[in-house]
Amino acid sequence: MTPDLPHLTVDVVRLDTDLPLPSYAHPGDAGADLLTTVDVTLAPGERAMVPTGIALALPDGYVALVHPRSGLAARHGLSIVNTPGTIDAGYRGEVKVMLINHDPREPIELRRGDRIAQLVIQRFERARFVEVGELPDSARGDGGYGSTGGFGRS
Ligand SMILES: O=c1ccn([C@H]2C[C@H](O)[C@@H](COP(=O)(O)OP(=O)(O)OP(=O)(O)O)O2)c(=O)[nH]1
Ligand SMILES: [Mg+2]
Repeated sequence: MTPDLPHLTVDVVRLDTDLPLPSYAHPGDAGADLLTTVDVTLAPGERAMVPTGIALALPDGYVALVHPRSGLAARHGLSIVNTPGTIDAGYRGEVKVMLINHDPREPIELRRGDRIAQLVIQRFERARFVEVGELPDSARGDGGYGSTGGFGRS
C-alpha cells in the first residue's frame, strides 16, 4: 500500500449532486474534506447542524470520525460541538456536522460548498465487556485529571 493510493472503497451517495464527493487535499492526508450544502451564519457562541450532502455505507469494522479543520479553528474559532462526531458503519442517513462558533466577538459566515470539517475513516475494535471483581495494577493507577502536574514549569 502506498500513502497516495486509497485502498478502502466506501460507497457514497451524493444527496446534493451539484457538489463533489469528499476528497483528500494531499496524498497521505488522514482527513477528507466535507462541504456544507447550505449558507449559514453562526453568531458568537452559536451552533448549527450543517448538512454535507453525502450518505455513506462504511464497511463493517470501520467508523468515520468528523473532525474540525484546524485552519478554520485558528482563524475563525470554528469547531464542532461533539468533536469528533461518530458516523457508525450502519448509518445510512446524511452526514451532518454540529458546528459551533467559539469566537467571542465575530460571526462566522459559511457559504454552500465551503470545506467545513474533515472525515477520518478508521478501523475499530468492538469490545466484549467482561465483568471482573478487581483490575490489574498499573503504573498510573487511578491518578488522572492533572495527577502528573500542570504545564511543567519549575
Ligand atoms: O457528527 C455527527 C455524529 C453523528 N452523526 C450520525 C451518524 C451516527 O451514526 C448517528 C448517531 O450518532 P451518535 O451515536 O453520536 O448519536 P446519539 O446521540 O448516540 O444517537 P443514536 O441514539 O441515534 O445513536 O448520527 C452525524 O451525521 N454526524
Ligand atoms: Mg449513539
